Formats: sequence, C-alpha cells, structure tokens
Amino acid sequence: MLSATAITAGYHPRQPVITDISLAVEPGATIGLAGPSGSGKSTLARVLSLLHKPFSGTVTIDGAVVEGFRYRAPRQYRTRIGVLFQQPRLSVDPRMTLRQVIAEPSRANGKPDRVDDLAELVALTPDLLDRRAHEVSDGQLQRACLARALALRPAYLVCDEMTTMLDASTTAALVAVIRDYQKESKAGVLAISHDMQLLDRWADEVRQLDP
Ligand SMILES: Nc1ncnc2c1ncn2[C@@H]1O[C@H](COP(=O)(O)OP(=O)(O)OP(=O)(O)O)[C@@H](O)[C@H]1O
Repeated sequence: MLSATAITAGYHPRQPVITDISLAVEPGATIGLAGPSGSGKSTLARVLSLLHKPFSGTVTIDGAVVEGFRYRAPRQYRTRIGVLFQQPRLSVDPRMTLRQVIAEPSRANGKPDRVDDLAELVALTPDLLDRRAHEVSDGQLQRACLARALALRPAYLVCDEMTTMLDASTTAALVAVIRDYQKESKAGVLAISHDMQLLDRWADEVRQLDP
C-alpha cells in the first residue's frame, strides 16, 4: 500500500496548502482525487510521489516509512512509483528523442530499456520514436511519458491531471493502457482530475479535497 498519513504540506510553513490529510492507495485499486483548483491536489500528489517534503506526516510504501524526499528519496522507493503530469512538455528534456525519453529510467537504473515493447504498449509507431518533443503532438508526447512511467514496472502510478491537455480518444486510450497494466501487475493508481465524469468511470473510489 502507498499511504499518506496526517500530511501537512505546502510552500510556506505558516501557510500549509493541505492540513492533516490521510489517503491510501491499495495495490490494484484506483483512487480518484478531486477538488477545486488550488485545494492542494498536486501538492499531495507530489508528496506521495516523494517529490515534495511535507512539513509533517508520513508516507509509507508497502509498510516502510519513507525518510527522504526529492533527491534524498531512496532509489528503491522512487522507482516503485511512476508519475505522470498534466503538461508532458515540462517533464521532458526537449533535446531528447522519444526513444531516449522512454529509455531514460531503465538506463539510469542499469536495466534493459524495452523501448520497442513499451512504445507498442502505448501505441507509438516506430517513426515517432526518433522525433524530439517539439516534433510530436501533446498526445504523442504524453504517450511517451506513460511509457517512461511504466518502464520500471512501478507498483504505484500517480497521474496528476494526466489527460487535461488531451482529446477524448487519446484520454480513453491512455486510461485503457493503465487499466491493462494494472490488471496484469496489480499496481495501485492515484488519478487526479477536474473531470468528475472521467473519475467516476475510472476510479473505484473518489476522494474530494476541500478548498
Ligand atoms: N511551487 C510552489 N510555490 C508556491 N506556492 C505553490 C507552488 N505550487 C503550488 N503552490 C500553491 O499551492 C496551492 C495549491 O496548489 P496545487 O497545485 O497543489 O493545487 P491543485 O488542487 O492541484 O490545483 P489545480 O487544480 O489548479 O492544479 C495554490 O495556492 C498554489 O498557488
């Protein structure tokens, strides 16, 4: 289980964005997270992805309490959590080809890169793999980001407004890829979205963050 317990977090200690929030993602489950803009959904997602250190509270992964966040997060925990963001362009080095983007986590961890299999999984055709980020659409780039997020076969996937920039058919295709991966791997998913219809269809349970 990936869980946050009594998390208080934000960017200024005197003005936390979220206060005393607890949330758990069981293996195989999809938890939706909704709430108005500014309520702290992304902040909570970043804490759970070990990218942001909370002021207080704990994150545990499969029973182990995480002691370090950001660059201090132990690799064995970081690699268990895949992350997808709203704007793929901000999370990709523009000098890289899609092939390099998808291969990056495997290379960094000394594993075989499986780029062709991962590209097929997210329906990226081979000709796209040699293009750079500015030579593909948002949807194609988000497909590459999903392939990158799945590269190390994470036990948990945090999707922060992953589909906001995408059209309905690309959204449906990416959600289907995640569902298939989940069926086969029993991964737990945290899905953040403004789109309640999407969350109702996608998630087993939807949590609402208050303003
Ligand atoms: N890096 C940052 N530095 C300072 N304040 C920030 C930072 N990131 C977010 N905030 C502030 O924290 C609050 C919560 O932001 P957050 O992005 O977590 O909310 P959200 O619910 O995900 O919003 P949205 O639905 O608009 O994405 C907002 O008031 C925002 O301005």
